[in-house]
Parts: sequence; C-alpha cells; structure tokens
Amino acid sequence: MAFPARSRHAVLSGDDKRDGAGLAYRLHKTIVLVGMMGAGKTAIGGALARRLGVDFRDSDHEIERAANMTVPEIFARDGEPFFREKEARVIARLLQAEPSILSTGGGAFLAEANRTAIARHGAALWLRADLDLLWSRLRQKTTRPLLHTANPRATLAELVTRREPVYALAQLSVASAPGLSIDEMTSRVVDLLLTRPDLLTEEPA
Ligand SMILES: Nc1ncnc2c1ncn2[C@@H]1O[C@H](COP(=O)(O)OP(=O)(O)O)[C@@H](O)[C@H]1O
Ligand SMILES: O=C(O)C1=C[C@@H](OP(=O)(O)O)[C@@H](O)[C@H](O)C1
Ligand SMILES: [Mg+2]
Repeated sequence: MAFPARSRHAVLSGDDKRDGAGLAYRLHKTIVLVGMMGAGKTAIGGALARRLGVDFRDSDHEIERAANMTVPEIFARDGEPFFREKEARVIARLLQAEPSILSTGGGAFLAEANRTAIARHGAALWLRADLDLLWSRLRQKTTRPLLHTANPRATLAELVTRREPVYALAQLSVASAPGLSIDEMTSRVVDLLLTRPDLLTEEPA
C-alpha cells in the first residue's frame, strides 16, 4: 500500500498541537516499524506517514501485490522460506527510497541481513505490546498463517518469548497500551522521533 506524499515538508495538520506555529516536519531517515504481529505496525505506520506527509510502504502489502496473492496463500503454496526471501528483497528495495515509513511483517527483523540493512539505511522502531493486547487484536483474525495452529494463543506466547530479545535490538521503541487510540499512539511515536534530530525535525514551512 502506498500513500503518495503530499510534500516532503508536511505542513502540520489541524489536529496537531503545533498547528499555527508555521512549522513542517522533515524526516531524515526511513523509520522501519518492527515488532510482533498485532502490535500495530501497519495501522500506526499508515497514520504516522500521513502525519509526517511522507510515503508509507508495508512489506506484506508489497509482497501481496507483486504475487497477486495474500500472505496466507503464499505461505500455503510456496512456504515460509519463499516468503522470507521475498520479504528481504522488498525491504532492501524500499530502504533505497527517500525517507519514508516502512512497516515490516513481524518476522522480518529476525533475519540478521534485514537488521543490518535497516540499521544502515534507516532506523528501526519497535512497537511493543504485551501478549494479552496482541491476542485481543489477533484472536478473531485468520490472516496470520503462523497462528494456524491447534493452540494459537500458546503459539503467539512462544513467538513473543523467542522474538522479544531480537526486537529489543531496535534503536527506538514505543509501548502500546490497551485503550490507546491509533492517533494517540502515533503522537507518542512522533514525540519520540522529535527527540532525535538526526531522524525528525520541524522547520519553518
Ligand atoms: N493504539 C493502537 N495501535 C495500533 N493498533 C491499534 C490500536 N488500537 C487499535 N488498533 C488495531 O489493532 C490492529 C493492529 O493490527 P496491525 O496494524 O495489522 O498490526 P501489525 O501490522 O503489527 O500486525 C488493527 O486492527 C488496528 O486498527
Ligand atoms: O510475525 C510473522 O512472522 C508474520 C507477520 C505478518 O505481518 P504482521 O506482523 O504485519 O502481522 C506477516 O508478515 C506474516 O504473517 C508473518
Ligand atoms: Mg502488518
């Protein structure tokens, strides 16, 4: 999914606290959202890109578009290793574009080659969410093939335990919490990014 950037210098929108200050955001590096499935990488990524006025890409959507198949269909027909190969290629390609927001699938950051590419060309931001919150968002969904098991909650718990030490390698992280809206969560991410002038600054519009 790609939303065209309105401008490289996004003038702050009406819902922004800094509206009226005549400032615009300037993103200096691609922010790569990582973390567990259900953490909100796709939802927050899109909202963040709109807020900052930059392009949004989601590696799962890019893979689905190129294959003309859904992620579960790709897993079922071609297997996970095939999907991981496509994922690595898509991420490497999207990291070459101008600074934007890139949401990855939950397994992408597990591959060392992806972590290296992300660190070289962008900045990884881990969206943290605990097991209960993840499960509350995923329990009704059939779109995550890794959870097509006899006990999907237990599978999710195992994945969280195994993956969290790797997600913790991301240079930035923001915690999600139940009851927080997508807009509020996006504001938390923007506030964090503004503490890093090498990543995001505000400039006169
Ligand atoms: N504060 C929030 N942050 C992120 N997602 C939220 C939030 N509140 C509700 N959601 C919902 O939770 C789900 C998160 O799923 P998604 O964005 O696909 O996660 P991921 O891409 O990490 O698997 C979406 O349906 C989203 O609308
Ligand atoms: O955690 C994973 O390994 C996966 C997460 C999914 O993306 P989201 O994290 O966006 O759900 C998708 O890439 C695929 O189902 C595998
Ligand atoms: Mg996603």
